[in-house]
Amino acid sequence: MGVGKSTVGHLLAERLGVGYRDTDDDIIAGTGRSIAEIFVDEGEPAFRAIEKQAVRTALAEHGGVLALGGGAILDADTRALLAGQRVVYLSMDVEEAVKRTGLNAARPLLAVNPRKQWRELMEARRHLYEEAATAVVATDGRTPEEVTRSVLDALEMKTVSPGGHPPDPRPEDVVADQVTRIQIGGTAGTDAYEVLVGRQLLGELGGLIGTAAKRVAVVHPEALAETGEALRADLAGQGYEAIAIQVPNAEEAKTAEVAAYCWKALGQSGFTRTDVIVGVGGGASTDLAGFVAATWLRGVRWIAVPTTVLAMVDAAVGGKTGINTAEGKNLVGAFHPPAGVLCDLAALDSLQTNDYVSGLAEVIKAGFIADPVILDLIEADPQAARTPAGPHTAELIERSIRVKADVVSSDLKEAGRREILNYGHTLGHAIEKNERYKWRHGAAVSVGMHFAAELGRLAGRLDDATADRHRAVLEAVGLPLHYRHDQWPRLLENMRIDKKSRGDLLRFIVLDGLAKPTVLEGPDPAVLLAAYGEVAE
Ligand SMILES: NC(=O)c1ccc[n+]([C@@H]2O[C@H](COP(=O)([O-])OP(=O)(O)OC[C@H]3O[C@@H](n4cnc5c(N)ncnc54)[C@H](O)[C@@H]3O)[C@@H](O)[C@H]2O)c1
Ligand SMILES: O=C(O)C(=O)C[C@@H](O)[C@H](O)[C@H](O)COP(=O)(O)O
Repeated sequence: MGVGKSTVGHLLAERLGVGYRDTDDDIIAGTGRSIAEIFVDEGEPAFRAIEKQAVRTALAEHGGVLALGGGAILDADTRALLAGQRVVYLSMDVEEAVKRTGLNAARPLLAVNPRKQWRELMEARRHLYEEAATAVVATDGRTPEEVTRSVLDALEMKTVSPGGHPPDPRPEDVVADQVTRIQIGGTAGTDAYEVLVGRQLLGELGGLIGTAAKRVAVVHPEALAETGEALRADLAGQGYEAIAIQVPNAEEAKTAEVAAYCWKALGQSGFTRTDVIVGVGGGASTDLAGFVAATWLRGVRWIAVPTTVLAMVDAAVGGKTGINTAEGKNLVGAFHPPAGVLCDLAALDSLQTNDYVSGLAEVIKAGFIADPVILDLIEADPQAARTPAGPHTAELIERSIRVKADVVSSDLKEAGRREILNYGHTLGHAIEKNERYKWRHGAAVSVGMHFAAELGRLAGRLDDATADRHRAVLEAVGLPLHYRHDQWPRLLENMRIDKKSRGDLLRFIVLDGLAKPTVLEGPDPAVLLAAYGEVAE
């Protein structure tokens, strides 16, 4: 556990030109549950039985590198299955192991008192690992690259680029040169930072973290457990004391309880003011990670690694961080800009379509409030815009980031202009709260933009063509336009605590025309109701 087997396994597979597979991933895909859930719900013996079957299937189907869970070796049948295979035991010193895994709730066997538990586990398992292993390779204090080389040497295996020459560049390496850098801030006393958009950007992380940091905490959602672990292992290989803090997926991460869990992890690892948090994931994860960074020791540096469209174009950019409370969305938070943002477009490939499309709501928002070329690009082929493989993905993301960068650089703390970024959010947040945060943020904002367009039209501000364009473009990419007709009183109540409200005065962002956002203060309640009538279903 935590030895870096997935990082080393991937490297090994790459060097050998074969595939990589992990039985833990197979179990998660096959059961639809996390390993921790199976442990908690059914206990270890039931999990081992599932695991044994997964190992058997994988060995029958797969001819490359296979990673096994740390406890697989405990099962005699599984050990028998490994006989005749080339088995590598990646070993690790106990102190190092505790540093790497002790605070990670995803590892079900190490939830409490990790040092003691680790010793006990190792006492029970070490001889089994050694008996099964064709080669034993120590990992302590070594980079994944070094470990991989030792594994290849130990197994005397040839890599795909014999003769010591570096492998031919893969297509991704060539694309890696095409990195767009967008600067934010640097005005009105704020620090400047860059948003990088491209591929294979994680090599930039070490430079952003810098040499003053001793410890790094990688905050990641459950869905990105492997990515979080790979990052952590990579940073550990660079000499940082790196821990991974796994948090729940989506809005469940944006709670005071999860923030407190992160503070505890930082406290237990001795995290100081020079240390750095890396927030990896969608907007919920980066909002939480940024908030934890803003509040720990009254503010430590953080770096955002957004992995959804929405987080790349909006959440991870601009320094708004926060969590929800029972009373409403993002009600507790801080303005705390990151030291840098790395938007690796490759991350988008694993997103579910709904999550990808949800992010388009904020892209479309940027189009309506500031950059209509965004709308033209989407309207040209809305189906293509729904996938990361679309021809304009990078351009749509970059244009949206530039809109946000321009606004927040002039008004970090939302004294005025920044409010335009809230277009569609007043009703959107009210819907999210009404749905107990089970709706995707982008879906709620889509309904909210439809409402804002109708409000603008009914208030005599917005022309019919631009108002109608909202419905057309949002619908074309598959975003929702409507919400329950009987919920207006509750939504109105929810909107009263919106951050744009002043006393009892409701305030909305509407358009005076395409790319002409403005504030509508205290609209006539009858106009509000009529606008909702257009949205209600
Ligand atoms: N701070 C801001 O300025 C700002 C701006 C816009 C939105 N937000 C916030 O962002 C949040 C919404 O963000 P979101 O739409 O990214 O949703 P999300 O963070 O909830 O992510 C959606 C789901 O995708 C998973 N995921 C993330 N990356 C993945 C990947 N590459 N592959 C597979 N799964 C992945 C997540 O774990 C989650 O389950 C909301 O809380 C919203 O309030 C903040
Ligand atoms: O960055 C901003 O400012 C925004 O308003 C961007 C919004 O898209 C985002 O959802 C933000 O979190 C909403 O902020 P809030 O202050 O209304 O919570």
